[in-house]
Amino acid sequence: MASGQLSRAEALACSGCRHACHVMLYCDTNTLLFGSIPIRHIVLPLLLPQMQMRFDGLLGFPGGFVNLSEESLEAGLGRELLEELGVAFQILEEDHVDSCFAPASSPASSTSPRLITHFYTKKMEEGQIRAVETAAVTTATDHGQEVLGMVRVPLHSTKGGGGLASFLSHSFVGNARFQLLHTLLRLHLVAPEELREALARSLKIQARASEELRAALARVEGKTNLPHHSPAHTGSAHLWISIRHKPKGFHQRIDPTATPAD
Ligand SMILES: O=c1[nH]cnc2c1ncn2[C@@H]1O[C@H](COP(=O)(O)OP(=O)(O)O)[C@@H](O)[C@H]1O
Repeated sequence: MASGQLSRAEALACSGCRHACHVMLYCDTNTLLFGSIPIRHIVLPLLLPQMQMRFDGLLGFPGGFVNLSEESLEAGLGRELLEELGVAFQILEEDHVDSCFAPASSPASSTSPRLITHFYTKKMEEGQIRAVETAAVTTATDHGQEVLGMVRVPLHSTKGGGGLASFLSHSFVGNARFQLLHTLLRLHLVAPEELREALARSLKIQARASEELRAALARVEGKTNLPHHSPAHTGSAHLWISIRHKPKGFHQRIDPTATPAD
């Protein structure tokens, strides 16, 4: 068993531990991206694989803390999914994949008692996944608060090295990236060689992102020495960010105050 991993029985026997459950929803699809690239599987980690963008800016799967004195792992996960996705799910014990101690870097693991994360996967029909995506932005009580939006995990690779590699280079909560990688392999959604290549590209993407962040920081630090913008412009939002799936972005930055040097 990998380090930190526990059997379900061992995890449940840890009376002093906190427990959190998360699920990856996914389905097969015949849809083609731009009419040519096979999307193959839609994964909802919240996922999606579908995942979700959380309130803290990290990617994670839908789910949350479960109180074992009041509910089972699966009932607690179902309750969290209703809040986050706006859909009542019946999560079964057979959907359980693994349990493990949260890594020290997890938001909740620095505080005692220790946190155990339980991971589940659930295969659905494409129509059901689409209904979840709709409910997540219409009826889910957590939308716009704890959850900022559902995200489909791109499993394809584009010629420029984007797709899965770009997705994996984002920041994930706790061991969510490991859960995603492990599941992609276990369910044969991505071949090991493809995953190895995507991870190698992700490292290069991250190195480029570090350089861009350093340059952005230097620019912002330089600006803090300049006179302030006029009050009419402070606090207004000029930046739209879209997670792109097209070779050319279709959301434009529109800033009426921008000078060519901005
Ligand atoms: O997708 C995930 N995979 C693994 N661990 C996660 C994931 N999302 C959150 N966690 C961990 O579980 C803890 C509780 O999860 P979450 O923040 O979803 O709970 P909540 O919705 O009940 O507030 C988090 O503090 C984090 O350490």
